[in-house]
Amino acid sequence: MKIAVLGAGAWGTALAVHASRLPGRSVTLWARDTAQVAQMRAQRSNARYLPGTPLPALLQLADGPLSPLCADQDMLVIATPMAALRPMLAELAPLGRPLAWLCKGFEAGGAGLLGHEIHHAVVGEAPFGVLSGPSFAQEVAAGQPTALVAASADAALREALVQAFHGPTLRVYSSDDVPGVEVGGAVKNLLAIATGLCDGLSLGLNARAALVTRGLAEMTRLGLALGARAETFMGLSGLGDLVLTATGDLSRNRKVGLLLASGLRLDEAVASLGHVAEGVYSARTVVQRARALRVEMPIAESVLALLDGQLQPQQAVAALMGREPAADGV
Ligand SMILES: NC(=O)c1ccc[n+]([C@@H]2O[C@H](COP(=O)([O-])OP(=O)(O)OC[C@H]3O[C@@H](n4cnc5c(N)ncnc54)[C@H](O)[C@@H]3O)[C@@H](O)[C@H]2O)c1
Ligand SMILES: O=P(O)(O)OC[C@H](O)CO
Repeated sequence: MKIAVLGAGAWGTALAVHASRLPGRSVTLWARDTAQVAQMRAQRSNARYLPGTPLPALLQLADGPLSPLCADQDMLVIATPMAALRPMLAELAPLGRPLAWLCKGFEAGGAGLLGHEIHHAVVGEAPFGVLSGPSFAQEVAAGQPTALVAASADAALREALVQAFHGPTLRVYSSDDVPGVEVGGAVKNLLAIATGLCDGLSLGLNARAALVTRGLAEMTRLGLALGARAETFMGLSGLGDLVLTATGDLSRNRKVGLLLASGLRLDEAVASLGHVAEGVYSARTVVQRARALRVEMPIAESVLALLDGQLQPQQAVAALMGREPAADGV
């Protein structure tokens, strides 16, 4: 099976490394930055985005135009941040190859679309897949046990995505609830900023558990309004990824919250990461779409006010704790 992973950040590199260790897969990792590919070729490592992981000898590296590389692949995986999904789809869809992406977020600006909505707008009705679930790149690269979800409305695409990446250290489950999988992957990023803030302010484990639980309720409400099924939010791409990202110190989104709590400005926090934290770019969209759908998302509202500088860290917490009692009890 020929697989091209298009984007050589932390996650694209880790998945490509993982797949290239599996029998029967021929894997190419593509980066747009020629200098980065030269460095990876020379040192057989991705020094900028995934230092410390040797690139297996069988993993092929590529840069340059996408069409010649992608025309005969059995699976194309877009591994860029959300911001690049639209142009990547526009370039790749005409090739007619099986296509999936792994970015988690809402598109910043415009209508604030999820990946499947961007695909519908740019490509139309062709099949596509989404890979999501609780997965820190470093752990996958190290061969530590991980479970993902391959989501697609198309059974053949789903199965191809499972076949591409399923192996002894990485289980790939499948789902046909694309909106549910995408909402979970996008909203957990904001919630991880909130729990990072909570932990950075030393508010305690009770407060963090409350944020995770109430956050899951917010995520589910938004998902249902966007056509998802409730049970998806209790699975890997919902609760699973929320627990990982909200509590795991490898999370970049959680780090943003921790850094804001320590007194850094947002631009300083983002600059110090060196990687994308999608929650920063999705927060406004989540809130706007929730308001338009009349979905109550107080944690997301507080995260946005914090990121916008309208609330200081302590005020963001006070805004949440000072709300009226809620009757739903979940
Ligand atoms: N890192 C993880 O553990 C992890 C796990 C699961 C999902 N994700 C998601 O995967 C996506 C990518 O995350 P990452 O960790 O690899 O990010 P990263 O910050 O480590 O790297 C981003 C990469 O995308 C490249 N890029 C940016 N714009 C591009 C464009 N227009 N065309 C081509 N390449 C472009 C950058 O050069 C860089 O190589 C995000 O949406 C993230 O939420 C990350
Ligand atoms: O580091 P984060 O916060 O972008 O999270 C990475 C993955 O999405 C965790 O599943």
